[in-house]
Amino acid sequence: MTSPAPSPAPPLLLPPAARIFVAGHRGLVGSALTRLLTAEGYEVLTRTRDELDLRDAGRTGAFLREARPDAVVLAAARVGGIMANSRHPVPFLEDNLRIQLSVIAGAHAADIDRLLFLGSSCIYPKHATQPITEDALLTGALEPTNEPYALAKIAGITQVRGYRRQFGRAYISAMPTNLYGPGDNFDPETSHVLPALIRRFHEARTSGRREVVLWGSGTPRREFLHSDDLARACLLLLRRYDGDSPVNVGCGEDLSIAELASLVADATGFTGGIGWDTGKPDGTPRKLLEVSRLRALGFTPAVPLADGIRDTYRWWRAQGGQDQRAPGGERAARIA
Ligand SMILES: NC(=O)C1=CN([C@@H]2O[C@H](COP(=O)(O)OP(=O)(O)OC[C@H]3O[C@@H](n4cnc5c(N)ncnc54)[C@H](OP(=O)(O)O)[C@@H]3O)[C@@H](O)[C@H]2O)C=CC1
Ligand SMILES: C[C@H]1O[C@H](OP(=O)(O)OP(=O)(O)OC[C@H]2O[C@@H](n3cnc4c(=O)[nH]c(N)nc43)[C@H](O)[C@@H]2O)[C@@H](O)[C@@H](O)C1=O
Repeated sequence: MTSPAPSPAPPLLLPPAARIFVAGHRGLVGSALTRLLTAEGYEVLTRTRDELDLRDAGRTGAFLREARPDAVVLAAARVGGIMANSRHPVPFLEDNLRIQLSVIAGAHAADIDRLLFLGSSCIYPKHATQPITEDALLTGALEPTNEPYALAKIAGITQVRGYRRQFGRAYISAMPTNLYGPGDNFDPETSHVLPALIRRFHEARTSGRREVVLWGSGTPRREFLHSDDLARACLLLLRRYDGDSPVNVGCGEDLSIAELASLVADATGFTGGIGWDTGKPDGTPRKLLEVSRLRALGFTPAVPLADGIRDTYRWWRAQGGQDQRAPGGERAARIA
């Protein structure tokens, strides 16, 4: 008796050796994606912000028409932690809307048929049922600290769906959980919690301080995914996914900020006490993503959190322990 032939692998939606424009290639996500795509044999096209401000729809459209990549990954955005979002609602709304309009509409006008848009888990309602499924979108009120950013991202999802429905474009959206890794923003005021804690604990240890004061109550729960895992998920989606719904990208596990603080303290060698400034916002109480859709495509995260924190800490120290992407605080100033 002959055994049944194995079912053929589904066709790839991204041709081998495709030319891919990674918008935001110097950022946390864009740099991880650029490393992976290059290693996988793709040709990666890039433009720095100084070469091409993506808020400029005319210049962005002209670039896309001339370069005509096979695919676009939109990893450029105004991104920041809870404090940057709360203090600067206007650029978090307007820059992101403008970048999305330029890049997504520009890709369609240039007849580019494949695009991946990156949203964020903060698009879901503040009190969504956990873990959060993709269909929780637009079912409740948003977390006020990041409502402008979340609304811009929701507009991006709607724009992507619009090009699918009206023009048949193979444009898709991914919703990553909180990310971290080499290339992150370590500015204490504008960064996300994980790089902020690395820096706070490192500086306390090296200056001999016995206490570090962190923001909020320490009780909110967050899920963290290493940027290299996110890059692998993005490539999988580009190769295999062509659906109308956004796809959640996470590791499926979360922890409290107080638990995260213990892990970061261990990784940095800080042995003092931790205080909590409850005058600072907690943000959303929990945002654990439901990731069965991504797992069904074959994704499993590879970087355990404790290893990823150590790896990120090592990277940051090797860079000199500052926010390296824009010496002199230029990058932090741009975020704020
Ligand atoms: N970090 C996180 O925890 C999460 C991120 N995401 C999403 O992932 C994507 C990437 O985020 P991340 O890598 O963390 O962000 P970063 O801030 O690390 O990188 C953003 C990139 O976008 C570029 N950029 C911003 N504005 C412009 C502009 N006007 N013109 C040209 N380039 C611009 C920046 O350029 P420059 O280097 O010059 O500043 C930078 O390279 C975003 O869409 C974000 O919403 C989603 C969930 C969580
Ligand atoms: C990715 C995601 O990122 C943001 O949402 P957030 O998850 O709330 O962001 P965060 O990483 O800044 O904080 C997580 C938690 O950690 C606590 N916390 C303690 N101490 C520090 C600290 O020193 N810095 C920071 N930033 N937070 C601290 C902080 O109070 C909060 O309870 C949005 O931009 C949103 O738009 C978005 O998409």
